[in-house]
Amino acid sequence: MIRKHLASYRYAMRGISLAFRYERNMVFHLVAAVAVLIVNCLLAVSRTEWLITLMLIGIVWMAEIFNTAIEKLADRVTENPDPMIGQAKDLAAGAVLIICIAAVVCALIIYCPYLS
Ligand SMILES: Nc1ncnc2c1ncn2[C@@H]1O[C@H](COP(=O)(O)OP(=O)(O)OP(=O)(O)O)[C@@H](O)[C@H]1O
Repeated sequence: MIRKHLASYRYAMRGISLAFRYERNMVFHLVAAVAVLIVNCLLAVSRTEWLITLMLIGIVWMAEIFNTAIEKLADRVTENPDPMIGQAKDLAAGAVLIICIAAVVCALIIYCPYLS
């Protein structure tokens, strides 16, 4: 029982490393996340602002990993041009874009008052 539970953590960690291998945007998200952590420290943002930025980092990474999973599944269905596969991939990419835009807007709202 516990061994199975621990194995599922191992599989999940493998999923994260696969995302870094297959999805070049993951490196960008990693750099952005580190930059956010550094800026948070430099500006000494509040506890609530830390919570918001950490949650947004998690949601962006989650969306990107789901996007990569959908791309993998779609490529397994067919790598030939197919309108439904194209739409599925575009939808998944759209989900990532939405949360990235939201994260940038939240970052501006949080950081601008410290800089003005
Ligand atoms: N089999 C297909 N049939 C039709 N359109 C496709 C197909 N595969 C990819 N596309 C189109 O090309 C776009 C890019 O697909 P691709 O699999 O190369 O993702 P990507 O460039 O790696 O995306 P990301 O940057 O999110 O990783 C898709 O969003 C889709 O519009």
